[in-house]
Amino acid sequence: MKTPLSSCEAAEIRPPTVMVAAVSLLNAEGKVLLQQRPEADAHGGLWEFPGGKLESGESFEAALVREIAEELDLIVRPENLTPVTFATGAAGNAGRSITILLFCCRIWDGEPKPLAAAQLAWMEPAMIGTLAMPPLDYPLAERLSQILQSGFI
Ligand SMILES: Nc1nc2c([nH]c(=O)n2[C@@H]2O[C@H](COP(=O)(O)OP(=O)(O)OP(=O)(O)O)[C@@H](O)[C@H]2O)c(=O)[nH]1
Repeated sequence: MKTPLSSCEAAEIRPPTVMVAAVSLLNAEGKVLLQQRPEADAHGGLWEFPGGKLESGESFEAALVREIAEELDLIVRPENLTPVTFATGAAGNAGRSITILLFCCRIWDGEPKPLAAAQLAWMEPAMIGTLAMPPLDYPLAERLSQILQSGFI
């Protein structure tokens, strides 16, 4: 009879997936806010959708509300977050995978400030893919642009 794996052994065989919530903040001109990661960080100098990793037990929406306050000094509400798409891939070289869920948000309180970023930029959706970005942000940006063009969200 097989001995059941302890949670520790199972974790060694299958490393946890990094779960990330990201948002495309859309302004009245239809432009999307991107932020550039500081040079010293992982993926330094690359542009990304604002957001970050989920903390233990946190929902994607709760993580975004927290991350957007921390990174941009903006208040977003969960009811104003619309799911758009997701992307999955490898995270770093530790054998972990990463899943990023992208939401869209048109309503928030405050003016965005680059509290955690080197700089911020409002971009036409179709131009986001011309920026230097981490790998998963490219499919997110492409799908976002398609969905916005379709008028579906
Ligand atoms: N946006 C994005 N992030 C990625 C990709 N691949 C990948 O490993 N990541 C990693 O996913 C994490 C995103 O969460 P985050 O922005 O909160 O990470 P962080 O290191 O700034 O926050 P932390 O200080 O809380 O660790 C980063 O460590 C980033 O390097 C990708 O393709 N796109």
